[in-house]
Amino acid sequence: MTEPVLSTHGITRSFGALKASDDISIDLQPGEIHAIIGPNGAGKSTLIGQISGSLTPDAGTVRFLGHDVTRETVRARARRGLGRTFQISALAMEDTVLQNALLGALGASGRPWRFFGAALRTRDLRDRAEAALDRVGLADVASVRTAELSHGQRRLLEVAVALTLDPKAFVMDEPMAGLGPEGSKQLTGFLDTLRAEAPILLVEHDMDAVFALADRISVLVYGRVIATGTVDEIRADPAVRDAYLGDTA
Ligand SMILES: Nc1ncnc2c1ncn2[C@@H]1O[C@H](COP(=O)(O)OP(=O)(O)OP(=O)(O)O)[C@@H](O)[C@H]1O
Repeated sequence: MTEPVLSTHGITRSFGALKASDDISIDLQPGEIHAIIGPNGAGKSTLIGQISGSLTPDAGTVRFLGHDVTRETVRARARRGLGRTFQISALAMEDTVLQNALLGALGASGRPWRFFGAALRTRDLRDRAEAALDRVGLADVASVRTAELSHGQRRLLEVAVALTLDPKAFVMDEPMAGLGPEGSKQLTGFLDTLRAEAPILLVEHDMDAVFALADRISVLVYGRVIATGTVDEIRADPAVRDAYLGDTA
């Protein structure tokens, strides 16, 4: 195997007596989509929090592009090229689509937020934001207020905001949530092409999307990884069927 882009080594995180992450070691290889699945409360968001920097592990390390980033802030990791999309939308609803993309580009540039007004007029930031909107198919609605977008379009805008970072890896928390079948299909198609540019750690409940996209799947149950493997291996794993997949496999 090549050097992973992103990896965790034995990360552990407790909330009181509950071990939400229990000695988790996973990695993300260049060009791959690695899906993390598991029942509600299994610890998926806790894991993502530690990888992206909003939570600090009690033990273990997180490495990104050859650096130990365990103690780095969310912004420091974002500036290294870790792109993240959220389970709950982090978009500014009253701002336009372009303004949201610009906020992402501005964050990536490391310039203070008070320069937001200036950013609207700064060519390189604007170009970066517009290019990201174009890639996800939202260029036509750039001047529309974000609150007026459909749910699916907002999900695409979140991906565009992450794209403005020129990411070296993505961490996505349930990007398919709330999308109808058409929206999921569209986003699945886009993520399929995105992996060649930056690998994706994908937390997702939509099993159709996971089975269509994942190169590897890790299954989390009670804070522990009980299995990692290809789609076929995971579907055939009796422990996984028992703990999570049931009849959907
Ligand atoms: N800040 C917190 N304080 C206390 N307990 C927490 C906190 N965050 C998470 N937990 C607990 O840790 C466990 C793992 O939660 P987490 O949100 O990571 O699971 P999840 O797999 O993402 O769930 P879901 O699929 O419902 O989003 C749960 O039992 C949850 O109640």
